[in-house]
Amino acid sequence: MKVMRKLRAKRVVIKVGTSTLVYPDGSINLRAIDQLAFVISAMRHRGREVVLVSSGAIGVGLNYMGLKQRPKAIPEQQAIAAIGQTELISIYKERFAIYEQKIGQVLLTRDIFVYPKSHRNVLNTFDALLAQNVVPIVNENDTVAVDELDHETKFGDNDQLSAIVATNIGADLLIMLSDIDGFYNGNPNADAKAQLLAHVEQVDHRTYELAGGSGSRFGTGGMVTKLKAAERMLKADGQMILANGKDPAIIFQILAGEPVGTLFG
Ligand SMILES: Nc1ncnc2c1ncn2[C@@H]1O[C@H](COP(=O)(O)OP(=O)(O)O)[C@@H](O)[C@H]1O
Ligand SMILES: N[C@@H](CCC(=O)OP(=O)(O)O)C(=O)O
Repeated sequence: MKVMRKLRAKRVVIKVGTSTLVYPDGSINLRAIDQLAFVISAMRHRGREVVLVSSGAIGVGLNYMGLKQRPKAIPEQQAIAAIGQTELISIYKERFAIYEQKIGQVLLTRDIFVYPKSHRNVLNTFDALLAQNVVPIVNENDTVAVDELDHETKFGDNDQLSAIVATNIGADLLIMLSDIDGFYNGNPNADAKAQLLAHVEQVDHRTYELAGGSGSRFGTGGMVTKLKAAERMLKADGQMILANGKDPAIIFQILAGEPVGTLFG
């Protein structure tokens, strides 16, 4: 028998990774973007407040510039992100418009939340956008965010940014969509016997021992950054669900309480 989950989900943050938005061959997954626009618009119509944290600036920028490889130099990556972000947001704008849903672009760096004045400004902006039924679409401001150490292989970290946003705006639930069905008790890339965990009540050093890096060409954080996001949500009394974003309509199942993906909390 299926055990349905009880979730609080009045204010929800949804995070989508590059692997949900860009196919392995580098082309853009317009179907996924359209589905996201549909699901989020439907959620808004049912009175939920939704913030979308979307990666994909670099992935979309590479496709736009006809590049197969991510450049190694940081400024070149930043340039690709700047190019890709405009393209990404215009695709979102077009798709959301089909469902008569307005969007607003919010580019953030994590340190903004450390300074009381900028922190307050950011929260005011979210409040004003949500009060006007606009869906904020957040990405890291890749032009200024260069605090990650390993830029050859990764750039920014929207997993943690999504949890920082969620906890600061008092979201009940963070839905993290990735290219995997949930959190396994081992890295499924390395261990064929690894099993999906339906429920993780707390995140500690033993949980981190089960997490590995990214398995895809475009993904960056792997499971460690997702666990850090979950830990942050749990500390703030929120919940996080990690699920497969290949069909974003899975969000309807999640909100209905169906036991899909991994529930943290
Ligand atoms: N314990 C684990 N459970 C699930 N996936 C894991 C685990 N350890 C490592 N991974 C890898 O993390 C990947 C998801 O992270 P990532 O590629 O950064 O995705 P995204 O682009 O969605 O942020 C999975 O596809 C999988 O290869
Ligand atoms: N800010 C960058 C990517 C950051 C990121 O966290 O990527 P991902 O691991 O695909 O969620 C971009 O939009 O390309």
